[in-house]
Formats: sequence, structure tokens, C-alpha cells
Amino acid sequence: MGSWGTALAAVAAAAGREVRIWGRSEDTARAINDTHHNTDYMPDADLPETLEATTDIAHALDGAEAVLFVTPSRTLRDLCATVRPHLPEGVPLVLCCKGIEQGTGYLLSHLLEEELPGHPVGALSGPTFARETVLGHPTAATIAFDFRYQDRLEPAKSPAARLSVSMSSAAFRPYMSDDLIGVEIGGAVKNVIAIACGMMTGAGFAENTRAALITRGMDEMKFLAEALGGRRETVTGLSGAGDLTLTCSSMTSRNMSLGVQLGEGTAREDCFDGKPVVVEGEVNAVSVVDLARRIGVRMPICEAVHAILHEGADLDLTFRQLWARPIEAEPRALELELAHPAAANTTEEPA
Ligand SMILES: NC(=O)C1=CN([C@@H]2O[C@H](COP(=O)(O)OP(=O)(O)OC[C@H]3O[C@@H](n4cnc5c(N)ncnc54)[C@H](OP(=O)(O)O)[C@@H]3O)[C@@H](O)[C@H]2O)C=CC1
Ligand SMILES: O=C(CO)COP(=O)(O)O
Repeated sequence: MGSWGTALAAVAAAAGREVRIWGRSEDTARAINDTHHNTDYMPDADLPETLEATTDIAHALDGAEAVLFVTPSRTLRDLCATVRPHLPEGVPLVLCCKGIEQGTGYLLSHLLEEELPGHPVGALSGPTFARETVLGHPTAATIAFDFRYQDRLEPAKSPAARLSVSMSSAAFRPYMSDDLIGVEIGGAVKNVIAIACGMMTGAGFAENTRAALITRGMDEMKFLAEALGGRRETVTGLSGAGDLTLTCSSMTSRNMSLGVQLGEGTAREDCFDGKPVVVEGEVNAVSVVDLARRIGVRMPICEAVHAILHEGADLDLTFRQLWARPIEAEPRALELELAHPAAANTTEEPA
């Protein structure tokens, strides 16, 4: 019953679906049922009166026709053990969290397929701040299920199509996709790039720098998606370019905001006034970079964020090094790299 789970539950309930939202907190469940507000995560949003909250997972899943997973990505594997005994047979599972598993390098869809076999697995992703969505600002997202789950004879019966229709409302507009990998990669990588944009903004740089990071970040997404079997054009859609643009442009984004605070020189433990906040790009910098290194995809912006967040690299020096990398072609097709004249100025200065 976090912010995005509540927003999606409200969207589906407003679209006329019977929705049960599950979570761990009795108090939050009671508040949603009694006052139609999620007092912990989005107190100012009026929730549909038909939305039912529960802490009983068996009740939440009883008769479900689709199950949406909306927790931080690193908690997903444990959550599977909680839901496994109660899942209706063959019910479609929809990832609404964004990330790649640390250690295994699994896309979250692979994780679900491993932990909960026998279910069609898809993802809902796009430029969707939870609060704006729940307040009814026009919002669009992509719903992707792998091509294996497309019904070629009756496409409207495919899970992506059925779910898109079920969740559509005047303000919420889903688009269908059969490129699950491309959609997942967009969601996982954009958060890391948003931290980079935030860091550069916090360090005092301006719009040119941010636009360069967004565009070159999209290039990193494309190569990772393609290397894993996704499609480049998916990266130019809502779940890639759309979400990247949103997240890299607004302090509403927790990823961008973390970057800004770090760029301004705030110590990590003092960011967000010391409160625990879900920042997927921070944990996913590790999994994205690890996966990219394993399969030989160059992701210099993600590497820079990883080095600053997790290897103690100096922020200013790391970004100077990023800008002074060998000069290369755009797009990357041309295998030519030229030494950058400023590279000599980006070695560590003696203390
Ligand atoms: N917020 C947004 O605008 C959007 C978020 N997302 C994605 O949605 C995912 C969730 O983020 P968001 O809703 O914002 O995060 P929030 O911090 O708002 O909520 C997180 C939720 O996850 C629950 N949770 C945490 N750990 C566990 C666990 N081990 N088992 C079960 N439940 C757990 C929390 O429960 P409790 O309160 O009990 O701790 C809480 O209900 C992320 O991957 C994020 O990238 C995607 C699009 C938009
Ligand atoms: O994914 C999001 C919007 O699409 C939310 O972004 P943040 O997690 O950075 O707040």
C-alpha cells in the first residue's frame, strides 16, 4: 500500500474494476477502508470508495484476474514466497516496480518466472508519478507482455490487451507492447540516469548538461535492451524516453532528487532529511552496471553514477572524466574513438 500501488489500485477501481490492495500495515489498511485515504503515502488523494485494503494475502488474491506487484524491486523475491500459496492458477502477473535483481542480474520478469512459474508475466511502466496519476492528471503508460503470450488469432484476448482495456479511464491511457525486455530495461536504467542528471544539476550545471545526459542515457538503454533481446524502438517509447524525460526533469523524482542533494554536497545519510526513501536507481546502479559489464555493453553514465555512489569516487572528477572520454561517433555504429584533448586534465589531483 505504497504510493504507486495505491495510485494503480485507485486507477483500476476508478475504471470500474473490483480491486483489493494488500500491504503489511493494519493501520494503513484501516485508513483506506474507513476514510478512503492512504494517510501514510498520499494523504491528500481521495481514493475510490470501492477500493478494499487488506493485510490478508489469501483474501487479497482470492479470485484475482490479474495481480500487480508494486514493491521496491529488491523485495520482490521474498514477496513471491508470500503470494505463491494463494495465487489463482494461471493468473497474469504484472510488474509495476522498476529494476534488475542484484547478484543474479535477472530482469524482474525472469525472477517472477523462476519463482512463480505457470503464469503469464508482464510489466506496466512509463512516465507516471504516483501522485499525479491518483489526482487524475492525464497519464499514459505501456503494458507489455512477452510475445509468447500474444493471442495471434484473437489479439484482444492477449493479457496486455485485456489489462489495457481494464485499466483505461478518461485520465489513464495504457498502450500495449510485446517487448517486455525493452520496457523493463527502460524502467531500470532511467532511474540511474536520473541520479546522474540530479548530480550534475546539484553541482551547478544547467540545461545543456541535462539534455546531453538524457540523450546519451537513452543510447545506453538502447544498447542494453538490444543486447538482451529487446527492441531499440521500445526505448524511444513511454517506458524509455517518456519515463527518462519525466524523471530527469523533476524534483518530484526521488532519483533526481537524491542526485541533486549529493551534487550539492549533502552526505548520503542526510539526504531526504535522513528518512528512508525508495530510490531504485541507487540499488540498481549496481545491478545495471554489473549486468552491462557481464555482457559487454558500455554504459559510461551508469558507470559514473555507480562509481560515485558505491566506490567513493569524487563527483566532480568523475563527471570531468565522463566528458573527456575518447571522442566517438553518434550513433555508435562507427567504431572510431579519438583521444580527447581534455583527458589529461582529468587525472586525480594530488592531495
Ligand atoms: N512512486 C511513483 O511515482 C512510482 C513508483 N514506481 C515503482 O514502484 C515501486 C514501489 O515504489 P513506491 O510505491 O513509490 O514506493 P513507496 O515507498 O511509496 O512504497 C513502497 C511499498 O512497498 C512496501 N514494502 C516495502 N518492503 C516490502 C516487503 N519486504 N514486503 C512487502 N511490502 C514491502 C511498503 O510497505 P510498508 O509501508 O509496510 O513498508 C510500501 O507499501 C518502485 O520500484 C518504483 O520505482 C513506478 C512508477 C511510479
Ligand atoms: O518511476 C517514476 C515515475 O515514472 C517515479 O520516479 P522516482 O522513483 O524517481 O520518484
